[in-house]
Amino acid sequence: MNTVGAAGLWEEATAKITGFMFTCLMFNQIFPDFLRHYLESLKNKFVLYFFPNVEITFHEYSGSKHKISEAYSLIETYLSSKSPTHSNRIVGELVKKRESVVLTMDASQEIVDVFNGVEVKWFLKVNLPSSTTISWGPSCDMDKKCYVLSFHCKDRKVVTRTYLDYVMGEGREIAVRNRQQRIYTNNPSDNWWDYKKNLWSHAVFKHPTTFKSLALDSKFKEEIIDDLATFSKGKEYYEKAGKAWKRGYLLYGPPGTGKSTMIAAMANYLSYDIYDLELTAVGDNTELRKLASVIPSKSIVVIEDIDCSLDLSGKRGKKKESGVRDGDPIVRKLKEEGQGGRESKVTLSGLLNFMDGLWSACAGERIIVVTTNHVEKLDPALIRRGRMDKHIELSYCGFEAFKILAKNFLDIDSHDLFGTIRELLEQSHMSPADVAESLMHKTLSRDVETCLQNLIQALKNAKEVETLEGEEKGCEKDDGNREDEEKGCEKEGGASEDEEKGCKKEDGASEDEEEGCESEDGTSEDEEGCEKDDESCEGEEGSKKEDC
Ligand SMILES: Nc1ncnc2c1ncn2[C@@H]1O[C@H](COP(=O)(O)OP(=O)(O)OP(=O)(O)O)[C@@H](O)[C@H]1O
Ligand SMILES: [Mg+2]
Repeated sequence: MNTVGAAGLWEEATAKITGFMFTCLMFNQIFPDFLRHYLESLKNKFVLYFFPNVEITFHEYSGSKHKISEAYSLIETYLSSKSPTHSNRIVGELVKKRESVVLTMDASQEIVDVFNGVEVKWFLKVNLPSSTTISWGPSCDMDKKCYVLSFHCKDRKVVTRTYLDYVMGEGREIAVRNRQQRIYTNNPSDNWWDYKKNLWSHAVFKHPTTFKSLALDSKFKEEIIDDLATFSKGKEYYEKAGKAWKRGYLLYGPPGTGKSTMIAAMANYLSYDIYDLELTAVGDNTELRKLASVIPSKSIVVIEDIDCSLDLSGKRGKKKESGVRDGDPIVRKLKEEGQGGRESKVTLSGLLNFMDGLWSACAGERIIVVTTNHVEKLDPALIRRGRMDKHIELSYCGFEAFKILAKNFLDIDSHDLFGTIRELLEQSHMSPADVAESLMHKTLSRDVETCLQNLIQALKNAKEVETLEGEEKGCEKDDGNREDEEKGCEKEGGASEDEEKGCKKEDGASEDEEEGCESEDGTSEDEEGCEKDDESCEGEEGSKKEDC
């Protein structure tokens, strides 16, 4: 009986399965494709009607098991800016640069975000081993973490086409802002193998200077800030114009006028890293190219005191016998002591390519800043627009710059002595560095009056020295005064050798040419009495060397 019953059940089941398969076959054959698709979409609509939410999952690890997915970390960074106000479980994290705690969502918590009127929900899912988990939230296949983005199906277009791009972009911006800034310097290539191919070594960059504390004329400051902002937001513009996304700044002026300080302010304003290129440590042009190729975007490449680094005033590709200027007393001393190290074979042409050649465009959003005390010594090719797009002259302290320093150091906006200081500043030349030094509190009593009196005294001294110097030369300080030039006077900040020789400092001085004076290079030949240096006369067209 039992055997008969079991056989009957088996037969019945077989008949049902066969019937179902037959129906499916008939369905596929009878209903044409378009009808089947229609029914399929009807089914989807039916499902969406009752379950209208769409979910997108971003796994922590996708592809490589060792590298966190970029999308995941950008979402994480983006969500760190959205405080999970309604959550009862929040994770606190110390962000180094901000030195404050940032609150983010904990596992299984939700953050609601609104974008252009569209509401979306973010959910952090952490998968525990499946045996111990009862999951009521959205599912996440991997045994790691994932973010699940949930939104209404009607907003699919907005979310997938605009919102996700926005999240990634914001994530990047926040990451840059939160990142600890670094300052890099190039390792001598002898050590490259030792540094495991680390061409650059770095330290944390923490400089307090901002454009606010920089003592500069406010209009001038605004202009520079504007220029930097336009550059940093100019990705599309540069692409459209077919130009590599980089910009060169030439900062020039007497010592202590704030060139290095401005670089710090620029880096802080843009949150870029600084790559301080020490040219004398670079062996040759190939090494220079290698160094250029690894500098990432969002960086400021700095070449300080470029006129002192190498002999870059000569003809492209040609150098004087020594790669390093003999006029540099430190280099000369090192050479004497046999510590001058290997000679750099970097040429002007190599440097021009570093700044402006194809290798310079390896990564976009790059700024190059060159500083010098003697702009007139540089080869015109080095500072032409396109290479050095913006030339910024930093000069002696004016009254407006003084007021900023007074605010920085003494926290005052006005004082009875300001009038006297204004007059003295107009009559003498003092760098902001010297003014700052006079204004600094030297005692714990922090007496404002004493500091201002210190400055007044320093300004009087400077004025006196300048007057004495003027009298000694028997000439007036007035710029461009031909009589003075003939008497052998030079404009302020000039080389003393030239003064002694009676050589005129600026371009195209025909008298000098006749006298055989060479351009003020600070080289020993100059000192020996206006010897004409043939090689230096081979300079590029328009180069000062041609004027000798
Ligand atoms: N414009 C400025 N605003 C605020 N501080 C300044 C300014 N210029 C100079 N200083 C102060 O003077 C000091 C020297 O300035 P900085 O090193 O920037 O001068 P520099 O132009 O780079 O000089 P050098 O040509 O000798 O390299 C800095 O510590 C800074 O505090
Ligand atoms: Mg400097």
